[in-house]
Amino acid sequence: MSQHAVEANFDGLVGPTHNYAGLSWGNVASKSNVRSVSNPKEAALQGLAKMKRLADRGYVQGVLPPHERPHLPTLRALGFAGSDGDILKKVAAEAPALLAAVSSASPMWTANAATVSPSADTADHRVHFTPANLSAKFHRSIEHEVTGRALKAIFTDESYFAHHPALPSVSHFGDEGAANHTRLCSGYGEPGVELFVYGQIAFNEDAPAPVKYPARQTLEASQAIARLHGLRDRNLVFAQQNPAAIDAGVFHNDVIAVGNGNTLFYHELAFLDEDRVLADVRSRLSGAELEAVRVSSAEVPLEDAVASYLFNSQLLNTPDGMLLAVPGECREIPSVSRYLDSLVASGGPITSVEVFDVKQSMRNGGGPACLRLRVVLTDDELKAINRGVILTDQLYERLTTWVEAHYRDELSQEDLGDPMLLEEVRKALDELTGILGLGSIYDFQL
Ligand SMILES: NCCC[C@H](NC(=O)CCC(=O)O)C(=O)O
Repeated sequence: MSQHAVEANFDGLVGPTHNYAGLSWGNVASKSNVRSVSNPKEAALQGLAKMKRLADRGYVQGVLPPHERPHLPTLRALGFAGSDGDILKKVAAEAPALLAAVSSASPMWTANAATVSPSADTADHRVHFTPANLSAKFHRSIEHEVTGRALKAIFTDESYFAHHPALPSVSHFGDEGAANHTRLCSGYGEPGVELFVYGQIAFNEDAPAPVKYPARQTLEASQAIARLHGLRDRNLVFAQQNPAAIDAGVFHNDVIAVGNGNTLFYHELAFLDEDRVLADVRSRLSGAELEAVRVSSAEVPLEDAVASYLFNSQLLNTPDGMLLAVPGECREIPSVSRYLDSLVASGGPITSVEVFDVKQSMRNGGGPACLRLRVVLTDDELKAINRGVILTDQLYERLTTWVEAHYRDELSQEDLGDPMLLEEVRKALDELTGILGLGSIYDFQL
């Protein structure tokens, strides 16, 4: 028995320490903007403006909070001791790379926060959440604990929501969350096909794998999540990402493909075995025909797809088709801009394109799709969540005022050891959990 359901988007609010530290080998933008001066205030306001525009269009829009950074508990676990001020001074002098890693505002990219399976797909008919261990990058591997707390503070009712801990934090179970997970369905409330895309098989050294950049997601991790979430074979497809795409800078599948409803929008170099992926999805999708919108290299070369983040767009239902919410960079690259015009004119499922400016995040390799976690919720489930995080006009105003009050408009690597910054962050976050009605989720609050 299916129920009416909607897709809610939970965007990561950009944290006050947003900076460019070049932490992500394999992510071209992160490496090429290393040590530029960031503007955390602008970054947060750009994110909020995106959320507001989508909320104004009637989409259910939620907010996930930033994390405490620099993360002193991690530094203490690594042997730094003394007062917070002593530790910051010492780590800034002795291990600036470590300071940068524990200062990243990377939790903003909530497509990596967790994998979420809607209740229509799971064996116990609850919505299942598994925070991603993000074990491929140290600065991201410290996210999952607080992410889990935030998700539990929002999706509280255990009769509707099931929360799993992150998978073991080792490369064999490297998991990057929803960025490597797309759900196709005839309607959000109907059982869907969950497409898990992995970069590498950990326990088979002979299997194809990228040679230059790391594969961050393993098949074994994807399979473990499918088991934990109680997904059955008829809801499930595992597909290997094309290793050549990873080596060209496609560090997550959501840099080269996005799905919504019955539509999969992807580049021809996205998958290792494109025909099998499409056949597997087609044979499992019920109640609708798969619409495969395939972009060829002749139309958009792979490097233009990576530079523009064409596929890191949000694909959203509209009353008369689907909207592709693209980053501004897509209109700056001629092949991509031309392609977008032809896409809308083609009479296919994607009927409109809108541009969103998220440049501050883009310079670290995060487009519109990286900034949101999709959670399909039935009407009853939506009623059961902690409503304090749903973006209304009032919440938008409050958060904008909060950002204006607490965020700096310039941050360089040298600023990360400033003890004032830590104080500003904690003050801001303490106020934020009050605004969002989350209770205590940060280590400094516990
Ligand atoms: N889904 C988009 C994730 C982008 C993220 N970038 C970063 O962490 C870069 C941070 C820095 O370099 O300062 C990553 O690669 O995981």
